[in-house]
Amino acid sequence: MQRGIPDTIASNDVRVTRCLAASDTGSVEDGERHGGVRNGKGGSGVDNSPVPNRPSHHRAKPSHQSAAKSSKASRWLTFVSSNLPLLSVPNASLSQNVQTTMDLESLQAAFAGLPTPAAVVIGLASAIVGICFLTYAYSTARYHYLLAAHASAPVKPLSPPLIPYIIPFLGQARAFTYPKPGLFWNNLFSWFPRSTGACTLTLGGRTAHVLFSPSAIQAVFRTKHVSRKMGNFQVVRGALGLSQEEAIMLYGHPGVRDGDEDWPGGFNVHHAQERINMESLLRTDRVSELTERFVEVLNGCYSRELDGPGGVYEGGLYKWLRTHMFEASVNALMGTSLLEMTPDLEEQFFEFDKVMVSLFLGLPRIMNLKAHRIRDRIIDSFVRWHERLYAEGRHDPVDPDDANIKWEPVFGSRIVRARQVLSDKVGFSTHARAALDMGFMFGLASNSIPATGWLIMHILDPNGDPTLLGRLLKEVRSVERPDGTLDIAGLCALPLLQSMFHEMLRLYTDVLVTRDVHETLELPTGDGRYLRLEKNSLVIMPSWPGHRDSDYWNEPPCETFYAERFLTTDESGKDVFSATGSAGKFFPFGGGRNICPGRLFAKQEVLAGVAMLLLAFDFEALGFIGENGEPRETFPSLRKQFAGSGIVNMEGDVKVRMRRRVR
Ligand code: HEM
Repeated sequence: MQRGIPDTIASNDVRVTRCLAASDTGSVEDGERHGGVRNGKGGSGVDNSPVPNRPSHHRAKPSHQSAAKSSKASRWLTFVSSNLPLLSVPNASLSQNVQTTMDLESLQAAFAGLPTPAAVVIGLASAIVGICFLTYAYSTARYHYLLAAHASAPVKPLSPPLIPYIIPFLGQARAFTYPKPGLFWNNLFSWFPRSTGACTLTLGGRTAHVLFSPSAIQAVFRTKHVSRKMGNFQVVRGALGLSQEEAIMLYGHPGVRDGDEDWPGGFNVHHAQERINMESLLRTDRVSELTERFVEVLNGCYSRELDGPGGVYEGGLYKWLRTHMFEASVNALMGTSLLEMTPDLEEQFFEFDKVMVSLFLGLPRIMNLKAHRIRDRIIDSFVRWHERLYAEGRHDPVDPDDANIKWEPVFGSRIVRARQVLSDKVGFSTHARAALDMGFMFGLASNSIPATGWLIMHILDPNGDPTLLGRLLKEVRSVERPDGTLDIAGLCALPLLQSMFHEMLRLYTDVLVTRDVHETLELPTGDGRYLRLEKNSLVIMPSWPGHRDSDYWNEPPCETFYAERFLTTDESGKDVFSATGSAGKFFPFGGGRNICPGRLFAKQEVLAGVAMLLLAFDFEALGFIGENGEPRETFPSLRKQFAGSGIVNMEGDVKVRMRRRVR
């Protein structure tokens, strides 16, 4: 709590904490570097050790630098050799000799009796085991030290405890990237005291603070000293495959803080893109335009499938719905030309959806070949689309602000047309345009479609509340106009439907909201303590721990889908929707300045998709099925996915027989 503390004290404090932060990396190399400097300065260490029979040329110290080097090498070899007996090296006295003399030559002589490759392998293995042991010992000691500090009602803001780890650099990366939603958090909280409000992870060389404290999360969403620049940069580089140069054209140099960039001509491309998002996705009239088109196309899909004689569908409901939702949302936002030129776009997209997060993690191509191939395939489809539009002279977008043209077939909605105009202005290559269009499609389709699927699954769940469908239909019919269309604003305000939408988002959202910290932050934990996040650090706010906090969402237990969870009654006894009190515990769309700009459209799209389905069809649930249509006993489960994949996809489906509803 630096507030009110004189500058000098505050800056002293910063210095002390900075030292701590420097060792945050847990790097063994750091410790060695300091040791090396001490040895060099004091002239002690290798050269001053009382070694008998040392060859005379070793006594002459050529320079501090080489002394330090030889000291480092000797210490490494000592470390390696000290582990040799553990690995059954034949001559046990050998390693002892090496330890006492710290002499490179005698070490070489000692190793001379061993087959060289074996010695090298054993030496390396021992070094690795030793380094891992030291890393674990150091990070464990540091963890307990900070945990004790947190427990002792500190007056000073503290860094989150660093979770112990074994393998330097890698840290918790392996466990964190295990593809099972929620597993990492469940394991962590089985031993880590969540009351701390935060922890620090080491993820493949990067240190990331993780916040669970709702107060701290809200504080991050409120502050202006954070941005999502690095996260965005990594998405376009890692997941979308943009070149470094074009990623810089879009987001600026990765090392330069968001807002400080010296953009050519003063034109900040990223901020221009944010303005387009706000103009097109947050203005009520513009969102209504998108929903209108979406509803029209979806209605068309439903009629095409099930109108006419014998119009009965029997099969997996989500499979069926996914195809139509994909067509309707891509058509509404991106026009029809892309869908016409790429008939298997849906299949390509959902293949990409499965591997997108693994690409985001930035593994080299050779280690993630399949994912790269899947991405290349869909990007090629987008490239071909752009090339064909160029070849046919149709590539100039219709003015996004044209009062009369809300939608047109080539680029679709105003937002996608405005994005094309921006790409022209910046001069992006065809590949970059393709990658960015694909990124937009990902935002559009990867969350809303599974969200609609989960909602409809719970409504039709044969083992669920048998009164639910009837109550919901009654509600939805109250916003149906005489011509059969829906009043979308009214739909989005229905209490039970809203409560179910939020409950679905609570249970199935798995997002990692990330921010770069641009100024040192002191965040309240809500119990009188403050957490300190250093300038230039990375902070992650995972939705899973808050959305499934059993202390908060406890009636009924947090794993249960409870349609009425977000319902309360007003003074007149009427049901009303309420999410009061859930701030910082429930944030499916992120928060603050970078909150999802598509959230209004997403809600309209999901609720309209569900309502239209319920009004148009009669369903007979025939039981659950697996991925290949085989019967299964249980409700669809969470598909294996990396943490942070957004709305989790479902594994399994419900088999239905559906036909047009007769009224
Ligand atoms: C249930 C559906 C959806 C969920 C759960 C969701 C969730 C999110 C989240 C968590 C973020 C990051 C926010 C942050 O960092 O604070 C985000 C960003 C974004 N979303 Fe959504 N989203 C959904 C639907 C949509 C739709 C339908 C669109 C497009 C029409 C969309 C467009 C975007 C875009 C463009 C961004 C990036 C904004 C930026 O770079 O600043 N999203 N979304």
